[in-house]
Amino acid sequence: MSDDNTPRKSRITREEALAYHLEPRPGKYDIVASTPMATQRDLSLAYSPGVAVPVEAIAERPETAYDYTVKGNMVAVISNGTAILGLGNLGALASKPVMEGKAVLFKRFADVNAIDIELDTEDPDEIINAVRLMGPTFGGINLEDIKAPECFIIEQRLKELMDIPVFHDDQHGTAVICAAGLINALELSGKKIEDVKIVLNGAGAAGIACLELLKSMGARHANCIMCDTKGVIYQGRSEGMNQWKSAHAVVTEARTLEEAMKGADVFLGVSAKGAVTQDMVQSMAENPVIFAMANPDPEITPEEAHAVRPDAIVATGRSDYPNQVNNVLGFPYLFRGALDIHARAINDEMKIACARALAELAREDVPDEVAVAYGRKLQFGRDYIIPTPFDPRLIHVVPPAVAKAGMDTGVARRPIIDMEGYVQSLKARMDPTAAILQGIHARARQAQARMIFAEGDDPRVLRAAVAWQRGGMGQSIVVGRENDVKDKLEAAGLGDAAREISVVNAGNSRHLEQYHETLYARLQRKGYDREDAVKLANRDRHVFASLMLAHGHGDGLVTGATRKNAHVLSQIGMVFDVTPADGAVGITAVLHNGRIILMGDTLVHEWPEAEDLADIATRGAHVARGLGLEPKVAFLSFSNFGYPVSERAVKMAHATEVLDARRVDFEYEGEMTVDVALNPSQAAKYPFSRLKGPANVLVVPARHSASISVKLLQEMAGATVIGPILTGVPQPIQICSTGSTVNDILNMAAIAAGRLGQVK
Ligand SMILES: NC(=O)C1=CN([C@@H]2O[C@H](COP(=O)(O)OP(=O)(O)OC[C@H]3O[C@@H](n4cnc5c(N)ncnc54)[C@H](OP(=O)(O)O)[C@@H]3O)[C@@H](O)[C@H]2O)C=CC1
Ligand SMILES: CC(=O)C(=O)O
Ligand SMILES: [Mg+2]
Repeated sequence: MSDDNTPRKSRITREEALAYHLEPRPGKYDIVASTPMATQRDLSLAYSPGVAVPVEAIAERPETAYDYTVKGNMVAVISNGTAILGLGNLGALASKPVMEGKAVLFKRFADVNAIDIELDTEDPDEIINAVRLMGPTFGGINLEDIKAPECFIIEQRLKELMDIPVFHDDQHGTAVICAAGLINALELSGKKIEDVKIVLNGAGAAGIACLELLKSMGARHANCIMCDTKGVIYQGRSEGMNQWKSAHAVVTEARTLEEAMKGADVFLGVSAKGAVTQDMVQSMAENPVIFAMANPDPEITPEEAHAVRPDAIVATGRSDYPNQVNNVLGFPYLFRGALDIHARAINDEMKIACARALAELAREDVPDEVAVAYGRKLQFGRDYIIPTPFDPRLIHVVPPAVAKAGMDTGVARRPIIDMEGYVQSLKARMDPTAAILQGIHARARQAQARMIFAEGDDPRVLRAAVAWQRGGMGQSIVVGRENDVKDKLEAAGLGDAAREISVVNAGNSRHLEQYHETLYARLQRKGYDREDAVKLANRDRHVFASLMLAHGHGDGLVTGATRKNAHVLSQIGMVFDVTPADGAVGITAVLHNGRIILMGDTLVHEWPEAEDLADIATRGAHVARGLGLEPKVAFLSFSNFGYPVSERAVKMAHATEVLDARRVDFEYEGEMTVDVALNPSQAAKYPFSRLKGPANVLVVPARHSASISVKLLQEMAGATVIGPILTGVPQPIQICSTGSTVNDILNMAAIAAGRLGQVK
C-alpha cells in the first residue's frame, strides 16, 4: 500500500500491449462448446436428426429460442470504427481489438457470451439493415464506437425495428456511469444536481447521452453548457450543428470552453486528450467536480487538475487512477439483467436503476478482497466515488436492480419470480479462479517485495522482471551480466527498462565475501573446500540468488525457467534446507472451467510414505487456506476404501490414520479414486465418507503420478497450472518450470512475494 493512499501508477509499454494481443494466440478470445460432441449419439442429438426437434419447436413458439439456443445469453458488439475510443475514425478493422476487448469484458464480468462484429461501412442504412438481419441470433445488440450523429439515427431506428435490447454503450453506458459517479461526487461536495452549473465538453455520442440523463435526473437545462470543437453550443449558433446538439443549446454570453468553465461546479469531458487547461480548472467554483473521461488519455490528468485545485474531485476513464468512470461498470451488468428477463429493450428506468445501484454500492463498506486487490483502503470519499471494476459484488447487486426495473416497466418477456434465488445464481456465475489469481497478485502488490529473478539471461524472465516493477508489484533485482541484460531488454523492445531494474552478479556485488563465507560454512562438512564454495557462489546463479536471499538482499526469489526443477531445487539446497526431511513439499494449483484443485507432491517427495503423505496433505491444506479455500483433502489411488486391495493403495489409507492421530483441523478422506474425490454423484456411493463436498486438495501416491496428472490436465484440457508452489520451508522461494510464460513467471513471483507457501 502506498503511504499517500493513492494507487501506484503502473505503466504499460507499446511492446507489452502488442504482446498481450499476440500471445498465446492472436486476439483475446476463443469460442468453446458447452456440450460434448464425442459420440455418434451426441452427433445425432446435436445435429441431424436430433436438431430438427428444437427447430420445429422454435418455429412453432419463437420464444423457446431462449431455451434451446444460445440466443438468451449472446450479445453482438457492433462497430464501424468511426469513433474508436478517443482515437477518432480509424475504420472497422482497426476497431476490432476494442470490440474483442468489450466481448471479453462481457464474459469476464457478467458471464455474457459476446461476439464482435465490425461492419465496413459509414452508411447508417447499411448498418441498420445488417444489424436488423442479425436479430434472430442475439439476445441483445451492443453498439460501440460509432460516431455521432449517425449513431443516434442507427440506434433509434434499430430500437424501432428489433424486439431485443439495442444499446449504444458510448451513449447510455457512459451516461449511466457518469450519473452514478456524479450522484456521489455532488453528495461529497455538498451540492445538489438542481443547482449546479455543468459544462460538458464533447457533443457526440457520449456527451449528448450524458447530458440527457443528467437532465432527466434533475439538472437544469439553463445550467448546462455543452461545447464541441467549435466552442460553446449557444442558441443561434449555426456552424457544426445538428438537431441533437441544438436540443442542448442555451442562451449564454460564453463562446469558448474557457469562458464556460468560469465558476462551473462540474466539468464533464467526453472529447479528446488535453482539451482542458489548468487555467480553466483554476477558474471553476469551490469543490469542483471534474470527470475527464476521454480514452485512452483524459482531457486533463488528475495530477494537473489537483496541482491547481486541491479541492477538486477528479475522475477519469482509466484504470490506473482512482475513480474510474468508465462504461465497463455498466454494460456487462445492464445486459446481464436484461438478458435474464428476456427483455425486449433496455429502457431509461433500467439505466437509472443501474446508476443508483452503482452509486449506492460505492457508499457501502468495501470487502477486504477489493481493498487488497487495489492495494489501498477504499472508503467512500473523494478518491472513491464509484465501485471499482473488480468489485465482486457488482455481478449480484446491479443486474437484479436492472431486471427489477425492466419487470416493473413491462419489458420483461420472462419476469423473475424468485429474486433471492436469482441473486444466488448470479453469485454462482462467476469463475472463482479469476478471483483467486487476483487475490494472489493483490497480496503480492501489498507486500511490495524486492524480487530476485535469478535467470537474467532469459528474455521471458527479463520481461517478467520489467512487468513486476512497472506493474507496481515491487522492485526487481535481476541476476545476470549487465551488458547481456541490456542487449536482451533492447531486443525485447524494453531498452529503457535497463536503467530501472537492478542487475546484480558476482562481479558487481558488494557482498560477495559474505556469500562465500556463508556457503563455505554450510558446505565444508559436505566435501567442499573454500575454493569449491567460492566457485559455486560465483558461477551458479541459483546458488548466488539464494545467497542474496539468505542475506536479506531481496525479499523473495524466483528461478527455474531455464533448468529442470530437480536441478534447481538441488542448487537451492546448497544454501537452504529444502529436502523432504526439512518439510518441503511442492503443491501445484490446477485451474480449469471455474474449478481449482491443488495437487501434491509435485516437486519434492519422490516416493512418499504414509507420514510424508500426511505432511503433504497438511501443506496442501495450508496453501488452500492461503488462497481462501476451505481445504478438503482426498488421498488418491486406483481403489476406493480398500478395494481392490494393493500395497500402494494401503499406504494412502494409512495416511488418513496418521492425520487422525495428529488431530488436524481440516477435512480429509481416502483412499479413493479421482472421480469419487471430485464428482458428487460418484461420492454419493460412499455415504460414510468424511468429505462434505468435492475435494480441492488431491494427494497422489508419488511424484510421477503427480507430474503425469498435472501435465495431462494441461495438455488435454488446457488447464491453467500454477506451480509447483514450494511450501513447508521458511523462505519465499518459488521454482518455475522450463515451459513457463512471462505470465507464469509473474504468478510465481507473486506467490513468493505473498509468501503463500511459507510456514510461519
Ligand atoms: N469513460 C468512458 O466510459 C467513455 C469515454 N468516452 C470518450 O469520449 C470521447 C468521445 O467519444 P464519442 O462520444 O463516442 O465520440 P463522438 O465522435 O461521437 O463525439 C466526439 C465529440 O467530441 C467533440 N470533440 C472532439 N475533440 C474535441 C475537443 N478537442 N474539444 C471539444 N470537443 C471535441 C466532437 O466535436 P464536433 O462535434 O465538433 O466534431 C464531438 O462532438 C472519446 O474520447 C471516448 O474515449 C466515450 C465513451 C465512454
Ligand atoms: C470506454 C469507451 O467505450 C470509450 O472510450 O469509447
Ligand atoms: Mg466506446
